[in-house]
Amino acid sequence: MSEEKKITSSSDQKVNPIKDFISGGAGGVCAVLIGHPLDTIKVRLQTMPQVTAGQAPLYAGTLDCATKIIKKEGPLGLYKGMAAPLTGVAPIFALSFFGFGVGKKIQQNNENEQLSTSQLFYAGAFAGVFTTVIMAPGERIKCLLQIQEGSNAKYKGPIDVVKHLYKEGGIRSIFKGTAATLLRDIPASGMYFMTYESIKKYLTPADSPNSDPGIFTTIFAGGMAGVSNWLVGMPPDTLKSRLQTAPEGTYPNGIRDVFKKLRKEEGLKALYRGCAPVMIRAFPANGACFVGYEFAQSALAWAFPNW
Ligand SMILES: CC(=O)O[C@H](CC(=O)[O-])C[N+](C)(C)C
Repeated sequence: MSEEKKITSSSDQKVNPIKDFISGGAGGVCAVLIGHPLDTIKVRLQTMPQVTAGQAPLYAGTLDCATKIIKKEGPLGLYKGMAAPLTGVAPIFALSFFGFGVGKKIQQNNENEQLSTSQLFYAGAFAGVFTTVIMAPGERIKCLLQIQEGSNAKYKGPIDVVKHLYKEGGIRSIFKGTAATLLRDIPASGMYFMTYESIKKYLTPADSPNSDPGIFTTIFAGGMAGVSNWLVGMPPDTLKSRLQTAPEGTYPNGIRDVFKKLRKEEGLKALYRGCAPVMIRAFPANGACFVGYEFAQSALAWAFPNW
């Protein structure tokens, strides 16, 4: 590979966690704009009230849930709770890509060393730990806002949620679901970055100008990264959403109690409830994320060629 290729291709250029931080933030904004409506449907399906035999569930599936939300709350109902992810997701993605950069750097023996597939997984898993401190409270606020309906709304917005939670149970209540978030994000984030880097490398022809993967490869590799993230992340995510939206005291032993109750009352397949909107969102949202990320990387390489 030529020296020029090493400098200009985002996967081959030297690892720079600060550039990753900025580009990851840009990617996060793109992901929220494209993916939030489907995230709302996912949380509604995951947390809808249980039904007894013979009773119809509140939502029959993804399409039914989307139709009912639009009918009852208008199209903006799908964008409910977006202020929190928009202000939260950009820093989370920024931190996540930064953590991935650091995770790669600490495994390299020299700055030009290419990492193996499993090393890319470890770097991604490391990024999963990095983001938890803002991911866990961010998810708690987002889920509580997403499950409220129309006139029964308990919270006015993200700040109001934080105030309520703090009053109810202090900092501990705001951080409820941290272990569940780690259980989700360590393997999911490992899969995410490993999948993106592997597919991108595989599909980028060696003779492509500047080793540029091209927009279609970026969308496909990013989309598949999102899908693999959720294939492993979905079961702990369901437990997390239930724990974080349950009234105080419902699950005294945390995620273990949520799991026991779910297995007993609904069976293990309930762990994948809400899977369709997650997967439908994951592909376009993460495809958009990596387009934003790669665009920002190229812009930074152009603006600061020696950085
Ligand atoms: C939970 C989450 O934000 O996952 C990201 C993928 C997605 O669909 O939003 C992955 N990552 C946190 C690694 C950026």
